[in-house]
Amino acid sequence: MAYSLPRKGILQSEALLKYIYEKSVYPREHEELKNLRKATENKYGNLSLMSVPADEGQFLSMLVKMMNAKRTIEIGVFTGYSLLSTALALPHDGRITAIDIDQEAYEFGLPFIRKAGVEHKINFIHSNATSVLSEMLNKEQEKEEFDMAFVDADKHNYKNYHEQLLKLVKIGGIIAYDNTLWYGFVAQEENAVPEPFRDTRKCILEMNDYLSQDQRVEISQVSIGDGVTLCRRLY
Ligand SMILES: C[S@@+](CC[C@H](N)C(=O)[O-])C[C@H]1O[C@@H](n2cnc3c(N)ncnc32)[C@H](O)[C@@H]1O
Repeated sequence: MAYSLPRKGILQSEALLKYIYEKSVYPREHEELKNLRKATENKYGNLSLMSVPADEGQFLSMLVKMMNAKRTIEIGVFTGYSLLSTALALPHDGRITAIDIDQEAYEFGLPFIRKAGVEHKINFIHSNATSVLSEMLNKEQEKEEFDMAFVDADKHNYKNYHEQLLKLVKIGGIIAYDNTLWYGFVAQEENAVPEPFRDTRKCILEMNDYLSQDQRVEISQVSIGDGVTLCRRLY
């Protein structure tokens, strides 16, 4: 089936999205975030759509600051747009553990992180996130505790990440899941969805059902970018 690549920011018209970017996002975007965004677009073409869009980066940054977060974890780094947004927002002694199976993409973004002066806040782990989280959970002593987690990786593992992160993020902390609107396909019938997007749509639908029933967290599904669901751990 022929289809045009969907865009993020599904609830806004093109014109409104352009207005938001031009009025309140691009003028305030950190220089190295801008450079990273453009370099990622040049190198990765359509794949650069994997990066969180700039308004979402701005939102994550605000969230980190409002929470006074000091220790955060990110699953799914790619070239590091969300990582750099978070690292810039953390205080000088803040730390972010960043996990990705793709070392090359992280290294592509690293010069921008260095230039922004925040490399010291980042602990990049080149590995499968499920195993890294399992190892963290197996540590009896010195178990890590995070104020916030941002998950933007393999969608079929979101439920597993949720169970693991609920034990690693402190009570009152936030776990944020990206792509929970999946380009708007969550609200469409399966046969109207281009074939390559169907499997992931199913995972996201299951995750959204799961979260809507999960009494351990309160949730807010924010229609920014491709949809971000914030889960605040209650107990
Ligand atoms: C959508 S991209 C992340 C985009 C990133 N947040 C940004 O703003 O640029 C998803 C990333 O998840 C990584 N990934 C997929 N499965 C993974 C896994 N099991 N463990 C760790 N990383 C994984 C991919 O390598 C990819 O870089």
